[in-house]
Amino acid sequence: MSELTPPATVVSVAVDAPQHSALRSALSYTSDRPLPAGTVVHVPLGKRTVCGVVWPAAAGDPLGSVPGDGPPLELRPVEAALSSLAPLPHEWCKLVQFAANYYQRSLGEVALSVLPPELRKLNDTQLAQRLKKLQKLAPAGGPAPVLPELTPEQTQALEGLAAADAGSVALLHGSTGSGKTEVYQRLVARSLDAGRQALVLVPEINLTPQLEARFAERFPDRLIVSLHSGLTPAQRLRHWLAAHLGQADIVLGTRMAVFASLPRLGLIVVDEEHDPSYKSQEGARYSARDLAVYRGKLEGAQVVLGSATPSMESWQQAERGRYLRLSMPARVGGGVLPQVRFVDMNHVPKDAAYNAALSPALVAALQRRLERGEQSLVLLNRRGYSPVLQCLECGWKSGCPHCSAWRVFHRVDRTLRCHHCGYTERVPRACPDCGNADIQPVGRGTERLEEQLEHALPGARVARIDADTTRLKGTLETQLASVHAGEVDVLVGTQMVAKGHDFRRVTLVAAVNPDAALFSSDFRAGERLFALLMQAAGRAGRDAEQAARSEMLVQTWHPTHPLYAALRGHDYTAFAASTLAEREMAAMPPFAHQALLRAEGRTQEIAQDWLAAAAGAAEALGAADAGVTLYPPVPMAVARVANVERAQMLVESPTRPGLQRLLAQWMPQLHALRAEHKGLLRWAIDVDPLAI
Ligand SMILES: Nc1ncnc2c1ncn2[C@@H]1O[C@H](COP(=O)(O)OP(=O)(O)OP(=O)(O)O)[C@@H](O)[C@H]1O
Ligand SMILES: [Zn+2]
Repeated sequence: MSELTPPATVVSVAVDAPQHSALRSALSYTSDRPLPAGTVVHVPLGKRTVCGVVWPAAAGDPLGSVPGDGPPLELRPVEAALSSLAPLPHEWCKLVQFAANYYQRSLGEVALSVLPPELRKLNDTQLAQRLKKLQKLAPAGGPAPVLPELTPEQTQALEGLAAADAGSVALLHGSTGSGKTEVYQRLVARSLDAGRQALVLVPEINLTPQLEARFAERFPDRLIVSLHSGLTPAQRLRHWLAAHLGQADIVLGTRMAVFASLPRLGLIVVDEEHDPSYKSQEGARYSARDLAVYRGKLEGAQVVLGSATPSMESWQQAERGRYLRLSMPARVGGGVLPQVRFVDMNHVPKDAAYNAALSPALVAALQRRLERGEQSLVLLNRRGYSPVLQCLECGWKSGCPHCSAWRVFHRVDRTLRCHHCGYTERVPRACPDCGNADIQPVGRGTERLEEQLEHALPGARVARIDADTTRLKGTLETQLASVHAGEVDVLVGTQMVAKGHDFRRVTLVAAVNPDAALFSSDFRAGERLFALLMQAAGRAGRDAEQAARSEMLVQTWHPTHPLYAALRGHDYTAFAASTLAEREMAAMPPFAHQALLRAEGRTQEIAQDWLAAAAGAAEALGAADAGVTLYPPVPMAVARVANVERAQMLVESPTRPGLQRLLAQWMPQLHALRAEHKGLLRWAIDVDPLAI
């Protein structure tokens, strides 16, 4: 019998192993039949069975170092293969490999974490059944779309894009309401006509339904699927499979979709490319925008990054001529951008009504909209009723017992909630320290603002949209629909309402208290604030008829700040020029490249000691000679979360390859170093961190 068994082949498999196992590359297994690279398999790992992907053999692969002719005895066999699934494309493997290397994570971790979780649970028979059901997926259907006549700017942008090479990157700098989506759709049409698939990325899951509707209307005969975290596991698998099998022509999704398996990818659009949500904040902390650029080159797909306020990184690439820049400064239909006015809070009487949250000028502006039957949008980037409760007698404050942060007062359910660890308690009747009954909210969040607006504008229909009001599935859609239907006069919300929505009746946008970001220790805070306010301004006057009456009102204590001067002129270019000049002077990104090493321990000392030891290891590797700077370890802005102390250390290099070389040598040492520091709970590296 045994003579008849064909000799087992050795396959390299990227396995789903936890990050702390320090396993960076693929492992070798045996298989009694050849398995093509990209096959999803189940393999033994220690005492468990885990999912894996058969990895293409590459130069320097550990496979090459297997001694002797036959496989060594200790190799274990692949347990099962999902043979009914077409193998993942070679380019997909390359993308994953790149991401794992660049973001310093294990190959298997990245490979498996970007596959639909449901896929890992199925055996081949179950999978075959799912695949059969896939045939039911069909285009939405509907009447043939009526295409609007392109504006001259749209025409020009599309001509520029048509002339660009495959794999090239274009930055579409288009004002809010300039019709970027129309440009995307024409590009998608071109890609589909060429027989290829299109991938369209959006930053926020709450923007996908709106976008899906617009694409379904434009492409009634094409199968469109979405990929984001709001799908059920079954839906996500179905959509992923449709993309993988080439059945879906268009994939719309959030950052995770950049890893979708697309056998004939021709176009990647990254809408609102500047948005921080493209950067993952857990696991492999990848930037979907940056991976999109890499993927475009890899697969010869055109990449279009669109924004009214591009990131400094992308703008800089355009300045250097690496990205093709296309501009659409005008609004469709001759609409103008709202006039920006500032309310100097230094001149608002302290005893003004409503606790000075709402200046008389703002209330008057809101009142005018009410009288004219127009809508207003009031922005405050802080949810809850008040960020802290305080005892007026003894000074007690509603701190979180587990974090170095205040607990936020939520009036709706009368709770104190920690936004860091989630610890929630009912609001105490009296001060827990001195028993005084007079405990007061200090400061304000959206809940309180909503209440204050209701007081200031009797009879107005005030609605609030933030992470608290939209927790239940479908509530955001309902809320947005009522805004679109004109059932709301004043919409209060966090940044959630500032982005992307095509509100037609809004003529006033107000920022209640945006100043804090002007003085943040994070050098990107100004860039983020400018983008947010430009986006918010872009929600007003989208209907050309009302555009002339549209305005944005900013309440500020610093009305002469240069950021606000650029905002007044809707002048992104000036803002970008001065910001880039400052960054260059200070040798900060995009003129330097950073990584952030984070450590968590029982105490700050443990966390910082480990970072110091890590710094020592980096110096021993010649960091200084390579021009790489290691800054001293510091506690994180919120140092303690859920009773864990957190510290970080910034690593900076004038060049990307210099940083990458150091990180690659450093990582194995960090895994080893962990064992010597007992109280260390976790550590992680964030390459190209966005928040510092
Ligand atoms: N060529 C056109 N003719 C007529 N209407 C158009 C044209 N192009 C776009 N529109 C309409 O103009 C409005 C604004 O377009 P769109 O939402 O694409 O702008 P945008 O550039 O994506 O703005 P934002 O950055 O604010 O999301 C939409 O209602 C869209 O249908
Ligand atoms: Zn907490």
